[in-house]
Amino acid sequence: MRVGVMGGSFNPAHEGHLHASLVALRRLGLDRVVWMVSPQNPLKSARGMAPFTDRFASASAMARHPRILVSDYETHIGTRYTADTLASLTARHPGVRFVWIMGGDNLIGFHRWDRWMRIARTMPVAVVARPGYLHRALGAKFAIRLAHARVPEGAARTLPDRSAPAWCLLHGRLHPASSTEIRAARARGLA
Ligand SMILES: Nc1ncnc2c1ncn2[C@@H]1O[C@H](COP(=O)(O)OP(=O)(O)OP(=O)(O)O)[C@@H](O)[C@H]1O
Ligand SMILES: O=C(O)c1ccc[n+]([C@@H]2O[C@H](COP(=O)([O-])O)[C@@H](O)[C@H]2O)c1
Repeated sequence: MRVGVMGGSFNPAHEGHLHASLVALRRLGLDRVVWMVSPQNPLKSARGMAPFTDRFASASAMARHPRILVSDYETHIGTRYTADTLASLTARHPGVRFVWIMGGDNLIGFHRWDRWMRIARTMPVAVVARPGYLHRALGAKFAIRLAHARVPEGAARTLPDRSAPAWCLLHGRLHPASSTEIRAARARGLA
């Protein structure tokens, strides 16, 4: 079983999340993608963060695909830190080939995440390109420190079978949706 895990605030969920998951499902040959709704991103302000239940409901409504599941695992195990989550997941499911999925924007600040090198050593990472972030993503500390572990895009399908650290940048069609823009449009009364 090959499972992609995409953590997110989903404040709210949007078509960009669906796009990133479908790219990962197809390009990595995954069986499932799990949307892991974060109780609170440790690096984001709690101000303006909708309640967990609202964000979970938003993700559930958007995840309209038979291979995409929405999970409250982090609330369940009581952590906000991806390093804890991934350690717990791999310990509980030794037979599953996990991949961490994130957008290119998150690659840029990844070295500020708690125990980021440990995360990179826990499971392969798939980075889905996002409009406006490609250049900076390639200059990210993660990309430089782990340049030796980058898997060519043509071999993306092998990523789930590789030992970490291993990561791959998935280009292709980009999706412009963002939660920030949706919140801003709502504040202006447009959505
Ligand atoms: N349009 C998109 N293309 C590719 N990846 C995306 C896209 N939108 C979100 N993601 C990725 O999905 C994950 C969860 O994103 P998140 O819920 O924070 O949405 P967001 O639109 O980035 O929110 P915000 O604007 O509030 O920061 C992150 O890894 C993010 O990079
Ligand atoms: O563990 C950390 O230090 C950490 C720091 C920043 C972000 N994350 C995780 O990254 C995922 C994407 O976050 P977000 O807010 O960009 O959707 C989500 O699962 C967060 O919990 C995790």
